[in-house]
Amino acid sequence: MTLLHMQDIDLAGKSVLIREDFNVPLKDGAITSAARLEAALPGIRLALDKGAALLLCSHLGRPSEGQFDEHLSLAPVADWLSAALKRPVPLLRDYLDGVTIQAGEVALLENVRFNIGEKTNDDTLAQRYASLCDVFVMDAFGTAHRSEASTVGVAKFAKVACAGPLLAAELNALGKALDNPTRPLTAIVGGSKVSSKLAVLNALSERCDQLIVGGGIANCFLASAGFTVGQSLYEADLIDAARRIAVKVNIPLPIDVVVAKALVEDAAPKVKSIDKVADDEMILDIGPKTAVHFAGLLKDSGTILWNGPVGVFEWAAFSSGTRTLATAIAESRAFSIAGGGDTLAAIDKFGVAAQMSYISTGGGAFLEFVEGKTLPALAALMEK
Ligand SMILES: Nc1ncnc2c1ncn2[C@@H]1O[C@H](COP(=O)(O)OP(=O)(O)O)[C@@H](O)[C@H]1O
Ligand SMILES: O=C(OP(=O)(O)O)[C@H](O)COP(=O)(O)O
Repeated sequence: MTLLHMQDIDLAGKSVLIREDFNVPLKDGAITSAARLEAALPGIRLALDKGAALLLCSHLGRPSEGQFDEHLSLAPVADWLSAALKRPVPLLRDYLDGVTIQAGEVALLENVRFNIGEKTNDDTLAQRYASLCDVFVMDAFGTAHRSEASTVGVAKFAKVACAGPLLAAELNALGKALDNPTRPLTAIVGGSKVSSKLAVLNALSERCDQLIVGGGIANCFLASAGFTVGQSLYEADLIDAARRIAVKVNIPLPIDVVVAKALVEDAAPKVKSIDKVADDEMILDIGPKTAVHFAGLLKDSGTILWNGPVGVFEWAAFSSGTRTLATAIAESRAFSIAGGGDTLAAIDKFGVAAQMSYISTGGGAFLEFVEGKTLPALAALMEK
């Protein structure tokens, strides 16, 4: 089955809906990393150059279903796009009953996860998205692992559904990079999306030589090894799964951690040996000894795959672990692939983008790609 590409389709005068991944990190309403927006621009410009009447859509964060939440509005993204494209990009809040737009114009649909049925890939909602366009373009590589109405369902009902240039480029680049990687292959998986990431570690553990864990993922492995993790982010029902993965691959656990008593920016940080974490404390970063040890493992790696910060890198007191690892990757001779919404923000923050061999817009999607599964959004395009 072949994949239809947007580049190969005549879009002149057609209404085109592109599913983007505009799920960018925000602080006080401001975008802190525009990497995903920059990556989407070539596809948007191409569609406009081809004469499309263009609608863009995306999710942002994880709002409660069916509820508008102004903190998760795509308004900052519409402003960013207007400036980047040097033309107005209105944000449309009511669009499910139809939108009037002319060739050469572009508009952004408000956060698709405000719609009931988006997360559950509801057919009726997917049909309404499909009826907004002549051509549906999937260009959200970072969300291609989610089966939702705007990623999978819409492709089923759209008259024409195809892959956008970012999706195609990511699949191509990651496929080449992961074909016969230089060993040892080290994966670093951190961050807060514990359940969806832990599910892919099983397969990842079969492909890599060692697995460095941080964030909520590390806490699951620490708990499964019998350490107290107190109030730390982790999922108790995944401890058995973590135990099963730990026997398959070398997972060096943190020997020290930075803890605090609350998840707030000005919480007092304390470095503790891993066996000294108290019931009322939460682990918010790897400790300095662990960071040095992990950095050494990275320097000796042939290939590094990185998704997920190993601590709450947004806050100075808990950013050292992620900074040390980002610097070690940058200084290593390994072929390095890094991806994920917040990982991109960390890469920007620590100024190491130029030293990464390949930066992907996907985090969970990139891990699932490494796992070897066909991503659901891609499967939907191939079934057309
Ligand atoms: N120990 C920790 N406890 C709580 N949150 C953490 C911890 N370590 C990292 N995080 C948070 O994880 C978030 C990123 O997670 P995730 O979305 O899974 O990564 P990515 O977007 O790169 O795939 C960051 O906002 C970071 O603050
Ligand atoms: O940011 C994303 O994934 P990532 O954090 O794995 O990079 C995607 O936009 C998917 O978001 P979701 O994990 O809320 O479905």
